[in-house]
Amino acid sequence: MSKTFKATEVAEHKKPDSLWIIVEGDVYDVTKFQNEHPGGKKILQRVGGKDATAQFWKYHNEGILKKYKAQLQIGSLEGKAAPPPEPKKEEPKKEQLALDTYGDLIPFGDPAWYQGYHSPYYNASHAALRDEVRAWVEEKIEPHLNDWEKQKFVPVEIYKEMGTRGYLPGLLGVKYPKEYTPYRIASVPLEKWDHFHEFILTDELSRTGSGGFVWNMIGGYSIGLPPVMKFGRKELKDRIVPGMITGEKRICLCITEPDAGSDVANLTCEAKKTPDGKHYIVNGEKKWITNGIWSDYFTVAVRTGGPGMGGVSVLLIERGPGVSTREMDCQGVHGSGTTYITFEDVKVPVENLIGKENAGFKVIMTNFNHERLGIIIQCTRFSRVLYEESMKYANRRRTFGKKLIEHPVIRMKLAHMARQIEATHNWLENIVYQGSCMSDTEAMLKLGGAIAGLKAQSTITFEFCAREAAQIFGGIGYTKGGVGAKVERLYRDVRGYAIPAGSEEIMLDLSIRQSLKVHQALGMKL
Ligand code: HEM
Repeated sequence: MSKTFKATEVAEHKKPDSLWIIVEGDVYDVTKFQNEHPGGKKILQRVGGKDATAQFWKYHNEGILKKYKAQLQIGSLEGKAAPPPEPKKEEPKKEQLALDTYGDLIPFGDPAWYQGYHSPYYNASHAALRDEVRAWVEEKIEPHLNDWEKQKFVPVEIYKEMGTRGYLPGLLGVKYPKEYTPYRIASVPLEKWDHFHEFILTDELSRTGSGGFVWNMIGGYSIGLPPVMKFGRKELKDRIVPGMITGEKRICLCITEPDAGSDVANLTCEAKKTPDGKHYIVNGEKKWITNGIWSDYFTVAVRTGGPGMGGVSVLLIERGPGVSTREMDCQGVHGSGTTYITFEDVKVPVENLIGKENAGFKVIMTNFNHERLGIIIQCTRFSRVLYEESMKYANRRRTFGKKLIEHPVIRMKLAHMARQIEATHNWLENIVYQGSCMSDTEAMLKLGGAIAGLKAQSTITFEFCAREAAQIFGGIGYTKGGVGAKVERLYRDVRGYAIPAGSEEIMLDLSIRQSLKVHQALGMKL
């Protein structure tokens, strides 16, 4: 925006028939917009011709300014400080990177390594990916989230961009499968791709503070495709993986049934082999399946044998005759496409078996660790978003003649949020590091208990932060849209995280049972 105005020039446009305002040194012509302004036209007229920056931030978040800038900004105020030139960046050495600062620098508002603290885990390629994803999210996604939440949808072009930006292949908990996609991630050489890149990608997507958005992007894909990648036949992978990895086709994971959730061993969806041994005939129902409604492929846990886990297999089912999907209306994670699915006499070639027949347990359990880690990353960032929003609001809002942050009771809430977020994040980094040093099987056995405990820790922290943020925001956090939009939305998303992939109760119990088994094998002395 090249046009510049003097403050005195802007001041002349203070009447309804020509109404300009200044926000952050930029000049906006709100003459036409005043009639559609959700806050009313009079409130805009009262600040006509003036600097309304302080009033603006009282009622809006950054997304709103970004969304309307192109439409309403007509120039900038003369003498508006130009943004400081980007500091000349030398290729950072690993030790230097820890001292670089990034983001808004609200204490605990980002992971410690963003804020000038040392870390053994990250290098320059991690920082580059963080910058790339954050810029994309802030520009293309943040401004539209409230609308998408309302419409319970995310445009399919955004998902496709996850493919063309090369992000989808990096979300599978495996080495970057470059053979299946022509697209590349701009900021990271693929041979350097590791578990921490996947962590950062999920973490930065979660900064949207929208479970619905994150699950739309990765909720089906990052749990439905890994079993195929790890245990599927090569011919099957060569046929179906390229379409999914580029974002053209979609997949979901179907474990839960109307009558079997955390109790996976009792699932009843059955797959019977045809007498010629060439197909399975699948009959059964699956419920609460993320992304099911628009999926082309379904990674399905089915009963091929007797009762219990020993009779369970995993099949890749393709959308076709006998597969029906119906979208469910749930409390939160809007836009994630939670679905009820029926399989009625669906004919599936035996080549679509994932892993061995009746050995689905290993496939499902290996996958659970990856799924739970994804949930932990999301919940930890959501908790940070709630904390960050609360900290910003507490420094703006005044009650009883003081800013909220000046009330000890508010600082206490923020402190309890921060200590839980940091504890969860540090444990998470340790587990991701362990996973990057172990084989899949070793990680499944050794880390399963800790990951289960950490999943519970992350959802309990998320629930705590959602409650405390809602209390700090008061009525504004109870209202959709506006300054409290993220708080209101995340509050409704909490159960969508605390229940699936193993409820808190099951997770806590498993964390001890599984860890005892592992430590017995390690030589534990009781
Ligand atoms: C570039 C200028 C502005 C734009 C594009 C704009 C846009 C909006 C939008 C989109 C909303 C609805 C928020 C939501 O539901 O998420 C809103 C609400 C509101 N705006 Fe503005 N606004 C502008 C300037 C201002 C100014 C200068 C003031 C105050 C002097 C103001 C006061 C309000 C109020 C009081 C609300 C209602 C907040 C609530 O529901 O709690 N707006 N505005």
